[in-house]
Amino acid sequence: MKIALLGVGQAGGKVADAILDYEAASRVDFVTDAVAVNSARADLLGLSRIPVDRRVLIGQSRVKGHGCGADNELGVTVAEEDIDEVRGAVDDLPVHEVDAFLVVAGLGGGTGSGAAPVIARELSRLYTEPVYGLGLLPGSDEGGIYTLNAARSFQTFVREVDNLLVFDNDAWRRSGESLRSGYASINEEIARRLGVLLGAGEVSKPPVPESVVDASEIINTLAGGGVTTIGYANSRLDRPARGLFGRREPDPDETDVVNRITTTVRRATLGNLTLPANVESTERALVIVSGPPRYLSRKGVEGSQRWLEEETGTMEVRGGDYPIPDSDYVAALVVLSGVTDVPRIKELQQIGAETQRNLKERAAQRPEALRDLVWDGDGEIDPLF
Ligand SMILES: Nc1nc2c(ncn2[C@@H]2O[C@H](COP(=O)(O)OP(=O)(O)OP(=O)(O)O)[C@@H](O)[C@H]2O)c(=O)[nH]1
Repeated sequence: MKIALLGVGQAGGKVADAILDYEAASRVDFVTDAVAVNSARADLLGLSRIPVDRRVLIGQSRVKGHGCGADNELGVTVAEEDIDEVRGAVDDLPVHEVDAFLVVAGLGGGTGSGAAPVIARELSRLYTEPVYGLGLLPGSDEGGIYTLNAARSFQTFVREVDNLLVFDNDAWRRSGESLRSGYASINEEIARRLGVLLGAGEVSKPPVPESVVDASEIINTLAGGGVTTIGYANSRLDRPARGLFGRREPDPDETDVVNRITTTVRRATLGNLTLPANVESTERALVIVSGPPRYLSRKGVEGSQRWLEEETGTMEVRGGDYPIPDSDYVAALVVLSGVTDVPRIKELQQIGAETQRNLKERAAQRPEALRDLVWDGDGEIDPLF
């Protein structure tokens, strides 16, 4: 599936860069073009893969290139005011080659959190291709404002995109490690998962997949909107060293091949999801199994689809394979789309509402600050727009 990638804010730009790194290493083209949008000049300069002429600085007249300082209403304002600049960069993209847009942002800060939903709304207005979001949730130790930002942005972003893929930074922090020091490995993990998903149908050289995951399979899985979480697991193969003269790798036992696939799919589904969710609340699913062709099997993929149907309670489970001849792994990617039972989102909304209440109480002592607050008085969090 070919995408146009838009990284918004600092985290959005860095994750977009990581996806481009993955694409370059995998030698499969799935990003047609990439654009970075930010209100902080230094963050745009810090990017490595996104071409310089595709980096758009917004909000210069208001924040002078210094970012939105975790104020996501300001993020909305600067994106709305400078939407022509963003539109100009997207107009230059070969949109006729694109199957979908992907807008990536950290939802806890100011620029990405506020601007990403504005940009998604504009893309949906202008183009017929689906617009997907990839939202990164803040760590629980980043404070109430980040949580409130994320809760508000989440509500708006999910409404403005055709589907919101979510990655919870909090669930991915390694124990004893600060979130900040873990960003590089977290970004690689996000890139790997998206790379397998988007690259699977773009294999143009032999060996071609037995069962291709083309763009329409992905689009149909994500159709209907809501929130998507992605699972991934791999299993290392004990393959003989390559390059040994005249030695052909023996064919593996078929039962072992099928068992390895079904076990890996189970681990992908029940292990580390990008956003922990109750699997039974899934509406549609997609499973992709990658690895060297002789370790792939239609029977294995179909068996895994049946298992996923039982586990999720939905009959809409698609599947396919992604041959990677040089790989030393069999890997499984499981896309769970339309999940509704997500404890982290509930928690985000509760903490966000509490933070909003505290801000209101404090602002009541300083009436002039009230106008900056969105507060409907019933404890609910308002969307950003
Ligand atoms: N996964 C991941 N999350 C990040 C990264 N950098 C920042 N974040 C998260 O993103 C949120 C902050 O968003 P940023 O993208 O830094 O902020 P911004 O959108 O540029 O907004 P302002 O700086 O306020 O203008 C926090 O919750 C961080 O934990 C990163 O490289 N990877």
